[in-house]
Amino acid sequence: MLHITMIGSGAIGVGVLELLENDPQLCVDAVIVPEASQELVRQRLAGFRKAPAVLTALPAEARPDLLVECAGHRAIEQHVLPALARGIPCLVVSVGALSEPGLVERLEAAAELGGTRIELLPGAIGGIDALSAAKVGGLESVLYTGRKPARAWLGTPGEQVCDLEHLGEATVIFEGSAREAARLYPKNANVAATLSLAGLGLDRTLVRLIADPHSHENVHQVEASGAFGGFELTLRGKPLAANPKTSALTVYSVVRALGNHAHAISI
Ligand SMILES: NC(=O)C1=CN([C@@H]2O[C@H](COP(=O)(O)OP(=O)(O)OC[C@H]3O[C@@H](n4cnc5c(N)ncnc54)[C@H](OP(=O)(O)O)[C@@H]3O)[C@@H](O)[C@H]2O)C=CC1
Ligand SMILES: O=C([O-])CC(=O)C(=O)O
Repeated sequence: MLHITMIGSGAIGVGVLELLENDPQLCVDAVIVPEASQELVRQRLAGFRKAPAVLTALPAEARPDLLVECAGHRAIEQHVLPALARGIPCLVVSVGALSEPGLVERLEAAAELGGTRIELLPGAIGGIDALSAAKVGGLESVLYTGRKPARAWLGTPGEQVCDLEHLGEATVIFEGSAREAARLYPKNANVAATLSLAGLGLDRTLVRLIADPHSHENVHQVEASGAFGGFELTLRGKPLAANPKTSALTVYSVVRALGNHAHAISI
């Protein structure tokens, strides 16, 4: 049985807990959330058969087998860095945070200090294995196109490009490097950052973001070419009801990764 501590208990966290309820090999003993939402989360999780403890930080004596982050960018600084330095293996879903200059190096240093590893999860996107393998032979180009329902871009600089509430047709709201996409659209930067880290890096990975009033899905497209040949991927992700900015595949990606740590065969 693997003992897991989870950071965050929002759309992804609760989705993961629901799927792990009856898993005999994986047990989430505790969730870490901000103090202000501790009581609400306790109530939210009270109905679970294996309700985890709700904490605001990892206790000094705690030694979970795995720490899985499903929270947000600040949680990496607050909880993941210190846990790595203490030797606790970490799985991270807020990969967009790693576009902040210097954070990758700090995570590497903390993991080396603790003699452990950090695993970046594919989340809402697929094909990361192929892209990262293709990089070994040499990549020439990677273009990522992210298409979401127009309203999913409310609260982003997309609001200055077009009237998202009354959009008649699909509109490109951003074109540029993954680095610039992460700066301007930090809450939608996970897929672009993951593709960049696996492939050509933040400056050479090209990103196009589209607001589509006719779409009810988060559509991720990747076109890559290099010495290996080429691939085109279209992933039509169903949004989570609890947070339409997040694709359901992200929850399954976390469950898959945790299962791979517990089961005899990993795939
Ligand atoms: N890699 C990928 O493909 C994807 C990654 N993501 C990323 O996953 C993360 C979670 O997404 P989602 O579940 O939809 O988000 P939600 O907003 O639904 O949930 C986030 C949860 O994390 C908690 N939280 C926020 N900051 C901290 C912190 N510093 N320490 C502890 N807990 C914290 C929140 O608490 P409170 O309510 O109090 O703020 C809440 O419980 C986001 O960073 C998102 O960008 C999302 C989709 C795809
Ligand atoms: O589709 C998703 O779940 C999230 C997404 O686009 C991103 O964060 O890059």
